[in-house]
Amino acid sequence: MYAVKEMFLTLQGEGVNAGARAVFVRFAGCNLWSGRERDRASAICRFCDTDFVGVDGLGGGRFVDAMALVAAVEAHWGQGTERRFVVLTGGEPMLQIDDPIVEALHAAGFRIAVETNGTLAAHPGIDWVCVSPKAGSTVVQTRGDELKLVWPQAGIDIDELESWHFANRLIQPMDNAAGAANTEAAIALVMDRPNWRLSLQTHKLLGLR
Ligand SMILES: C[S@@+](CC[C@H](N)C(=O)[O-])C[C@H]1O[C@@H](n2cnc3c(N)ncnc32)[C@H](O)[C@@H]1O
Ligand SMILES: Nc1nc2[nH]cc(C(=O)O)c2c(=O)[nH]1
Ligand code: SF4
Ligand SMILES: [Mg+2]
Repeated sequence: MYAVKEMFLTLQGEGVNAGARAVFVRFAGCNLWSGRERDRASAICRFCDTDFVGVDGLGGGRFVDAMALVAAVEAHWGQGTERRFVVLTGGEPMLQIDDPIVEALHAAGFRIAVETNGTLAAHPGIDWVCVSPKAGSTVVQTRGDELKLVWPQAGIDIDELESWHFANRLIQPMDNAAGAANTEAAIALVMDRPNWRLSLQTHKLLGLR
């Protein structure tokens, strides 16, 4: 049984794959925050922009097995088997991703990306691993395709992150009341460190989901 908050077809808004057509599966639940506002100030991750509590969102629900989940992903993709692309996110998707999900998505022809906080090992079958580290957590997934650091975050050692093994390093401005200043700080960091690139949440700029 898998608990999914919502499922939707959109464009990947963030990171190296920004602009790609993708089905998003937002798994319910996270290990760094309960998702309840009253717990936010005491959570490990306090800046989350996402509601991942429950299974009541559009396209969400409880899926009895991987076949049921993948049937829903295929229905959201619609016609065509070319360039099938699914982004597994949450919440923390690695709490629920298992062999049957990865095998069934691959059998249906999907390239699989994951958005994870890196505190749990990513499933080895995933095709694109994006890790977004959170200050105060212990990251075990220190390699992958994309390291996406939300900025600014007190308590992050950028030099340490640069010793990890990622093909791409991205800085993403934190979306909060200080959004404009955060974008300035992110730009300044990239100007200072050319081995990082700017990632904008383009879906928010475009009004997409
Ligand atoms: C909601 S998280 C879900 C996946 C996973 N739990 C994680 O943190 O990577 C999806 C992405 O949004 C980023 N994110 C969350 N809140 C944000 C915010 N306020 N501003 C910018 N990015 C944010 C996360 O760092 C992560 O890269
Ligand atoms: N369009 C779109 N792109 C995204 N990239 C990462 C997202 C996420 O919440 O994990 C996200 C999202 O929620 N929407
Ligand atoms: S780890 Fe990801 S889903 Fe969990 S609270 Fe932080 S940003 Fe949100
Ligand atoms: Mg999001």
